[in-house]
Amino acid sequence: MESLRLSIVQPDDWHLHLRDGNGLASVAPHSASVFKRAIVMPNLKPPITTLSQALAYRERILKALPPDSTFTPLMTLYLTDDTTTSEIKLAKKSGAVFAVKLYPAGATTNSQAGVTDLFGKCMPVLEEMARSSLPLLVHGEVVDTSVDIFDREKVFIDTILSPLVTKLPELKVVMEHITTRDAVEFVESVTSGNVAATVTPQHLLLNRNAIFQGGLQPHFYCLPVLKREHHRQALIKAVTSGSNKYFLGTDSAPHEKRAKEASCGCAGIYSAPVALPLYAQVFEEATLDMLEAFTSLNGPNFYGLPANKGTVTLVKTPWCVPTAYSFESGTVVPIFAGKTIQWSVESVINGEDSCEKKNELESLRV
Ligand SMILES: NC(=O)N[C@@H](CC(=O)O)C(=O)O
Ligand SMILES: [Zn+2]
Ligand SMILES: [Zn+2]
Repeated sequence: MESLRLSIVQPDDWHLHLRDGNGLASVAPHSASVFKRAIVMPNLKPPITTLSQALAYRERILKALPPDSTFTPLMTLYLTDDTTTSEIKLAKKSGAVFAVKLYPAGATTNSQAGVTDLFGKCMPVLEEMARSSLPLLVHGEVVDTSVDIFDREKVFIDTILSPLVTKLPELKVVMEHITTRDAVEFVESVTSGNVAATVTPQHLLLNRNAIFQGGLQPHFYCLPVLKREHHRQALIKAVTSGSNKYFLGTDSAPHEKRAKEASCGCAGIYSAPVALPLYAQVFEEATLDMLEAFTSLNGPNFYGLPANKGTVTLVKTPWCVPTAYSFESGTVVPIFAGKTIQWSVESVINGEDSCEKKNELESLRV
């Protein structure tokens, strides 16, 4: 019998951690072999808080790619209490920075330098972002340790996000890696079209039982932490509904194996090499017809960018996920390591030749 095949416009990853140094060189090719563009997260040590840091990081990413790659990193700035409106203006003018990321201080990996008081410290910057149409990307969890970890997204919506959208409705906001029905309801409730959300493969495929199934599973630990089954069902319904407010953001977040399998393990799931097949699996159970809008059309539409010209073909052919990939001075374990998954990427046809890409880069340098 012929395998089930599906060709879609080449996708982008609207939430990706590429890290830096030799870690960058090992993970970047995994994303670049499937995705055309990615919104690159700025939570390095030290964080990417200025345009000049973002441009230097962009150069390091381009150097880490295979020579024939046409992958385009879309850079972001890390918002702090001290970010200035002039930095925002410069970033927008550069054409290389596509968003600004809000990490509430202490919420997740490398967020120590994040924002301590959004309304008290950041309003002029947020107003400038609204004026220059630069989206705010949010890690939507409160950091108050007295709030139950499973409620931190909902409390963030109630105390920060909802008031922010009321104060500044013109600001474009992406709620990153949403995990709850509450987040879906919030995104649906905003009618301006200025609020959207990314959804990861793990939050669509797993509920919180996965973290404890047969023993503690560090490779299923990320932030926001996996939630109850009814929240997962709400996410599936949202992404397969045909709404243009949801798009692909893997949150692929590599940490060395020994940093995950430790007495105090890091948060973050590495999914870049398997993400697209995993999304196909989720959509197949509902409707594959809605996959392309989620993976390839809604994101560019929200960011005001053209859809890609290339095509990716997925095929329903099972393959076994490698147990590890080399990373930094050790290895990184991907989600579903050693397990067989049902879909694979058969081919990628790039819609652009490398000459076109070269010109684009040269024009960005001047
Ligand atoms: N998602 C995670 O659990 N970790 C991310 C940070 C983030 O996206 O919150 C990381 O950088 O490791
Ligand atoms: Zn996050
Ligand atoms: Zn992330």
